[in-house]
Amino acid sequence: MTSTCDRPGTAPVPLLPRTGIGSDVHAFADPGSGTPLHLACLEWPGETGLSGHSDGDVVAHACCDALFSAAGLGDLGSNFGTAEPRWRGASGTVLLEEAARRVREAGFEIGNVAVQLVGARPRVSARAQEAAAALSAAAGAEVSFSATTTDGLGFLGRQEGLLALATALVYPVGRG
Ligand SMILES: Nc1ccn([C@@H]2O[C@H](COP(=O)(O)O)[C@@H](O)[C@H]2O)c(=O)n1
Ligand SMILES: C[C@@]1(CO)OP(=O)(O)OP(=O)(O)OC[C@H]1O
Repeated sequence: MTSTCDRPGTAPVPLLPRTGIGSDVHAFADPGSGTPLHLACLEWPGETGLSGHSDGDVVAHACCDALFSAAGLGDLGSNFGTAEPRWRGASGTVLLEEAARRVREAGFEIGNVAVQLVGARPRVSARAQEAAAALSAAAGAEVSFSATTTDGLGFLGRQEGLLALATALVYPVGRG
């Protein structure tokens, strides 16, 4: 994998930053199951949780996906396979910390990540800054967090689950 645009007969251009994209969807668990909701590396008391092999944190997962995409390291599933017991119940914080570590281990630094939650509940605006801070702490880089709804349309409007979309910017770290 190269990050330069070397053309024959020309001087190599500086190593370029790279962008990535990620997304994740999880269905809500049965409201009677008592599954807690973990979202954006935070707990949301009194809200219905998301089902999944891990804690189902779609916001953290989308950030991981975007980071792996930017660094050319595959995606969430290829890095944190559901066949691996160590990821069962894993928190979004643990997965995002590990994703950021793998990106850095691959020779990149993280510029920033932007993630948007799409869904009607929970209402997150009152905790948006707290969420951004928790995500940023896990990534060790700036993560911006926003939210929107689908105006009642589709599976998200029917509150069957939640979607998160993310982009990431990474840049190669020069060696020596
Ligand atoms: N789960 C959500 C979704 C949205 N918000 C806030 O509501 C604002 C309006 O949402 P739209 O669907 O009209 O984009 C949005 O800007 C968010 O601040 C929220 O708190 N929780
Ligand atoms: C996160 C992993 C691993 O626990 O499982 P899930 O919690 O089901 O989440 P998903 O978005 O399906 O990504 C696959 C796996 O990497």
